[in-house]
Amino acid sequence: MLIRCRGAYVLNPQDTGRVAKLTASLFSNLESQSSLFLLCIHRHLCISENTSSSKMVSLVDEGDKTTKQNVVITDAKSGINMAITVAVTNNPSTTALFTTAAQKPPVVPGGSYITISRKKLLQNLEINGTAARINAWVDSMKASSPTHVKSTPSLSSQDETSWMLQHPSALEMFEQITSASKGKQIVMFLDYDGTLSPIVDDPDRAFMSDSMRATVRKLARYFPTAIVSGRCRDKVYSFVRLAELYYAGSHGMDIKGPSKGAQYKNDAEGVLCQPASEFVPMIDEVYQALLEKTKSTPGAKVEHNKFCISVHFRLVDEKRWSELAQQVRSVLKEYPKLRLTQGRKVLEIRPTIKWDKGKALEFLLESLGYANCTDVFPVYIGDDRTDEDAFKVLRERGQGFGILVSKIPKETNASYYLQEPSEARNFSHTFSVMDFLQRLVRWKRLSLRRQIRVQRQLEELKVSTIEKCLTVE
Ligand SMILES: O=P(O)(O)OC[C@H]1O[C@H](O[C@H]2O[C@H](CO)[C@@H](O)[C@H](O)[C@H]2O)[C@H](O)[C@@H](O)[C@@H]1O
Repeated sequence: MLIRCRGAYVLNPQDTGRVAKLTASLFSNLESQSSLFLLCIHRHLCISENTSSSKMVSLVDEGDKTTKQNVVITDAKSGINMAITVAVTNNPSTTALFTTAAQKPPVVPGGSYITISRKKLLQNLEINGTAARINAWVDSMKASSPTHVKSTPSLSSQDETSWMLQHPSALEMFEQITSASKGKQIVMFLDYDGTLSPIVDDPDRAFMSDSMRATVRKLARYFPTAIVSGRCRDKVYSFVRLAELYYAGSHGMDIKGPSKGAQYKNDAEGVLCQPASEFVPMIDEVYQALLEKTKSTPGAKVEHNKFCISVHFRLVDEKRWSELAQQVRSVLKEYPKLRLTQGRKVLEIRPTIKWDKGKALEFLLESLGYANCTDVFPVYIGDDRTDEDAFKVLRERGQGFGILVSKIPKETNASYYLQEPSEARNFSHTFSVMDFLQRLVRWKRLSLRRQIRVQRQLEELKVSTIEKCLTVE
């Protein structure tokens, strides 16, 4: 098995002995500053702050006896994983710990290698905890949401092919997908920003196109459909404007059922789940504090999402991102019951409760009566880090699948990919969410028609058989 390095450390989970040596040599250089990271090997092993390199070797060796699972490096205090790329390679000819080959490790999400940018790791370890954490957030945000697709390090065509083999286009695999759903009820879960609407600079103007709305309306005629968003539920409803859907706002912390057909007389009645209600006063307070604190940073925007808050970086000069992240941190350090996650040029502040889009998906399936059913086929489409919680739930349940919306290969728990919400304006061929949803609607309509035709034929056959019998009598 291969461990190699070219600007990156590659930790090979199959070979923890080597990992021990690699991490020990890394940390021996940086021992005094290694207060930021926890190295965990499949939960069996924790190397915490100030662990000496020799102790690490014995701990990792010990870990080797108990497990041969993934190696993850985490910023334990912020809870945000470092920008990591996951690579799969099995080249038996390359056995050196560090090679100088001008080859980048292939970026293959969902694979079994984790690479940590050496520069990034050193940068983050070289400074004290607080600044390190801020840098980690900023780096992680940049890595997960590149400004321009072209600005991301381009993958070799071999690497891209490898990623696509693991995560084929949902449109190209359409027939396989529908045949897997045979005899099961498809339930649709759709993220909003970057999935149904294109990413734009101003979050208040992230409108959904009329054709996308019409498509989602048709979709909901055939399948129970939910919108699952980081936004405040009312805000996402004001964009989508379809009363027949389920809405899970604030990253799933505010769930409401369909209101069409006067099913619910008033707003409160339709609410199905609000597990973070007790945090509302705290969120209001933090929102005010963040508004005040960030007003000196041009372009910064703070969005109140009822049970959580978003701090937007998109219109802030990248040189000032650390400053803005520092402002967020300085407010947040007074609130240990709140945590930070990050999305596309956004830091999201939310309660520490164990609730996310994955839990919302499970809650909705239960509400729909599919808690322990094997005949349900949930499909979740999303573009952001927070959608990974839902993709993971589907993988763990072994039901349905996740579709990642992304133009570039990314680490993901989704099974398939689509490129963007709608067809690109230049009419270049893309795999869009809208195409996929429209195809699903057409397929369902055709199969229902076929079913009706067969039923009619059977009924006609029954009638003519009865008539024949009557004639004979
Ligand atoms: O779960 P989602 O529906 O995807 O919500 C995640 C965040 O989406 C919004 O921000 C993102 O879209 C904006 C509009 O295109 C864009 O300007 C921003 O940079 C993106 O991060 C929303 O404004 C946030 O509150 C959500 O947390």
